This record gives sequence, structure tokens and C-alpha cells, in this order.
Amino acid sequence: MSNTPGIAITGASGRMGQMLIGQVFANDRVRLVGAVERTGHPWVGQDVGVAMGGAALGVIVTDDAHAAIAPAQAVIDFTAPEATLGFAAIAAQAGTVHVIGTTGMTDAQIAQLEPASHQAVIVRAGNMSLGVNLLTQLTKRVAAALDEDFDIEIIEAHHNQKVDAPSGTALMLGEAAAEGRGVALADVSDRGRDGITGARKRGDIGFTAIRGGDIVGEHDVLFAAAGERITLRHVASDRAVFARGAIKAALWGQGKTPGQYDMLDVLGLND
Ligand SMILES: NC(=O)C1=CN([C@@H]2O[C@H](COP(=O)(O)OP(=O)(O)OC[C@H]3O[C@@H](n4cnc5c(N)ncnc54)[C@H](O)[C@@H]3O)[C@@H](O)[C@H]2O)C=CC1
Ligand SMILES: O=C(O)C1=N[C@H](C(=O)O)C[C@H](O)C1
Repeated sequence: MSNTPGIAITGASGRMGQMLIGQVFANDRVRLVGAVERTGHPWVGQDVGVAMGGAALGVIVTDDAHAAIAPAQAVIDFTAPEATLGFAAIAAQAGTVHVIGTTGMTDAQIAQLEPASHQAVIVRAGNMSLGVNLLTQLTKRVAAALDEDFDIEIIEAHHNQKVDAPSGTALMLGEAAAEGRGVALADVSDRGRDGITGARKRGDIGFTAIRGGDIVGEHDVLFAAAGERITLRHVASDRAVFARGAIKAALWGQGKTPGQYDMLDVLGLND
């Protein structure tokens, strides 16, 4: 039996699913042991490598998440909120590390992860890249250094198939800015301006979402005051950065105490 952690990938046919399968297969510190798609998906029953248009990888895509997760030491999950809640219960039962990249979860859905985190390690982040996680720390510092004379705006841009807004990353950056300012994001968040909105409220943190073409993911944190502006920016041009972060999280989670963690824990960036 191999000591190399086995990884199951959910949402195998998705943009991130396919990227993850390629990255897991190319990484000799992990091995692919499972690939899950939703019931009725045309990939179910096919070898995942063949379904992706390449050589067979010896892993058949299944809609039976229990069967795919059972032999795995970690499940990497970039799917949709309801699906992720189901996978959390299965990973908890199996004691498998659950790396969650899925965004768009409501507060109530996030709270539903709590029971699973008593039985298994959950690493969840709206963005798994090193660059964005570093940017959250920079955002917190800059927000702490500046007063409310500086308006904070978060502008994100993504491809035209993205279904949630603001992005998970934008919300992470908003949380970081609010933390830096010593306020709760829920009290100052300004989303979806339209029509006669009135002047901007001092202290608010605003969000703008752009959707178009094949943009992988771009995030600006703007600090705008009278006479000067600072912009902190991250641009992702390759989804591999998210996949590599997720694999890092899957390896980091091995042997850790059950609980909920994020990428700052994985990357050692928590201050
Ligand atoms: N945290 C991070 O670093 C990143 C997070 N994301 C997030 O990951 C999620 C997926 O993004 P994409 O890959 O672009 O979306 P996508 O739509 O290309 O892929 C989602 C896949 O999940 C599958 N799926 C949905 N329900 C399922 C179920 N019950 N069982 C099995 N498979 C199921 C779909 O069939 C689809 O193949 C989104 O929430 C996105 O925001 C995306 C990139 C980076
Ligand atoms: O849906 C995407 O594509 C992405 N989603 C994540 C988010 O919501 O922030 C991360 C990345 O920006 C790509």
C-alpha cells in the first residue's frame, strides 16, 4: 500500500476539476484515487483522462461520492454550495481531509459545516493562491494604517460563467479590510449600487463585480482619499495557482486535529 496521500476530486469535469486532475497527476507527492461528477453527467462511467480528451488515468468518474472518497486521504472540492455540504458529511464520516474551494456559500451554509469539522479537517478558502492570501494580510495592514478619509472599494473581475457575486476572494478581502479597521464587514458592506443611491457613506466598504469573457480572476482593493489613491492588485492568469494551493492544503491537513482551517493556516501567514 502506498504512503502517498490519495486524492479524490469532486466536480471533475469543471474548470477547476480538470485543472486539479492535471495538477494532481503531475505531482508525485499525491495520487489521484477518485473523480466525482453529478448524477446524469456524461462523464460518469468514463475514465477521467479519456473524458478530458487524453490518455486513460485509471480512475473512473463516478456519481457515488461515498465510493470515491472512501479510499482517499483528502477530497478536493470546487463545486457548488449544496454539493459541498453533502461532501462535507461524507468526508467527516470517512475522516478524510476536505479542502473546500467552493464559493457563494451563505452564512447559514457555512454554519452547517461545523458538525463535520468535529470529525475531519476542513480547509476552506475563497481563494487558494499564495498571492491572494498574502494580499489579504497587506489589505488588513493598509486598512489599519489609514482612517476613514480613505474610502475602501473592492473591484473584482471574472469570466462570464461565474455564478456568484461578489467573489469569494472579494469577500475575503472585504473581511480583511474590515478587520484592519476594527469593524464588522456586515455593518459597513455596500453591495449592488443602482439608481439614486445617495452619496457614499463614510466608512463603508464597497464591492463591484465585473463579468466577461475568460477572465480567470482579478481583484483590486482601492483606498481612495481626497488627492491620492492606493490600489492593491492581484491578477490570476492561470487556474493552476488555485489547484496547487488546494493540493498544498490537502497535504498540510494530513494528521492535523479535526477543525476548520483556512489557507493562512496552510501557508503560515496568520499573524
Ligand atoms: N477557492 C479558490 O481558489 C477558487 C474557487 N473557485 C470556486 O470553485 C467553484 C467551481 O468553479 P468552476 O470549476 O469554475 O465551476 P464549474 O461550473 O466549471 O465546475 C463545477 C463542477 O461541479 C460539478 N458539480 C456540481 N454539483 C455537483 C454534485 N452534486 N456532485 C458532483 N459534481 C457536482 C458540476 O457538474 C461542474 O462540473 C466555484 O464556486 C468557484 O467560485 C474557483 C476557482 C478558485
Ligand atoms: O469562480 C472562479 O473562477 C473563481 N472563484 C473564486 C472566487 O470566487 O473568488 C476564486 C477565483 O477568483 C476564481
